[in-house]
Amino acid sequence: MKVAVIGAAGGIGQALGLLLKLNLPAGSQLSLYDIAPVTPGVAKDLSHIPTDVEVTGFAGEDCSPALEGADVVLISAGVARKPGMDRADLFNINAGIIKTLAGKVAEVCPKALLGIITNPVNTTVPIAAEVLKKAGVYDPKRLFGVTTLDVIRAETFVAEAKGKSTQDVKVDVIGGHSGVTILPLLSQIDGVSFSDEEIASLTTRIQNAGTEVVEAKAGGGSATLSMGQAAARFGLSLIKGLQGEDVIECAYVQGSGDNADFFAQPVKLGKDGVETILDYGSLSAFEQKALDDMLPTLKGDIEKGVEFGQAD
Ligand SMILES: NC(=O)C1=CN([C@@H]2O[C@H](COP(=O)(O)OP(=O)(O)OC[C@H]3O[C@@H](n4cnc5c(N)ncnc54)[C@H](O)[C@@H]3O)[C@@H](O)[C@H]2O)C=CC1
Ligand SMILES: O=C([O-])CC(=O)C(=O)O
Repeated sequence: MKVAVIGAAGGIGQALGLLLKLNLPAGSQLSLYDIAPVTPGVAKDLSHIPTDVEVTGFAGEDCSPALEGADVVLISAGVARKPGMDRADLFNINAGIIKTLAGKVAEVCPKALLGIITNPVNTTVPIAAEVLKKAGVYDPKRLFGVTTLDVIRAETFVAEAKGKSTQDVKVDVIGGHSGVTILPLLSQIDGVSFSDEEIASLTTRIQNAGTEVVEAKAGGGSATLSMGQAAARFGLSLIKGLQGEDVIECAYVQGSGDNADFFAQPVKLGKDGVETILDYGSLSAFEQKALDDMLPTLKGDIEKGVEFGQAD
């Protein structure tokens, strides 16, 4: 299996590269690309860790050599938030970066599973879809917005609040990846109950957890280490699916369109990427209202991406 990380010299990219070097199956190849000239050095550094994963690094204007033969491509290239910004403020720079990189994926490794980390995810994923469509290679089963960080945060915060081991708490998070579009399904967690106040405050904390990190880093960026872990978990799940294992993750995918054209929910992964988009079960009245309320925002984010992706 070959995994390409694009944006590999950044905060997320370096953490993700390390975790993949440590955890990819023996015999895998890890290919790192970033415009930053340090990237071959990041690869060299990782290559001294004794695991059976071969690491190569590429810098410069063209990511093609890094993408050749890739089974999975994870993109975290772009700019991150500073205090006072929301994710939509990243659109002006990141939309163009994703458009270019998705074009390269379409050209060099059109069959790869493509996971997009770069914000605003609600919008960058539809941009990539339009670029892949224009190139005639779009397969909705192979394109993912990575929302795993919302899941691991929800699991961590619920475990803390309820005095449980994080290993015993599983939470699905649906919708999108910004503010009110992040909807953790707390009503469905086995073996825990919450007061209405707890539901409201935990939901708000999970929705604002990215901002919590941005503010604590005080201008030094956004979540990188937790996101590195989240992206590694998701990337390794994609690989397990490709290898024929049954694995379920929440991800932002194009599905039935019942809620919105792109929507995060649990998906079963397999040899072709998404095997089945799973039903997210019944919602509490609180969750149903939150879902109804978020949809105009989510649909607006998607529309912006479709328009940008379609424009010449
Ligand atoms: N999906 C999610 O849950 C999360 C998404 N993010 C997003 O991930 C992105 C990256 O965040 P960080 O790694 O913290 O930022 P960073 O600034 O540390 O790293 C970004 C890297 O992208 C590189 N880059 C910029 N343009 C490029 C291009 N055209 N081709 C290749 N590489 C390019 C830069 O050289 C830099 O090394 C941001 O957009 C951030 O908002 C961050 C946290 C969570
Ligand atoms: O908040 C940000 O800008 C980065 C991000 O997406 C997150 O941490 O969830």
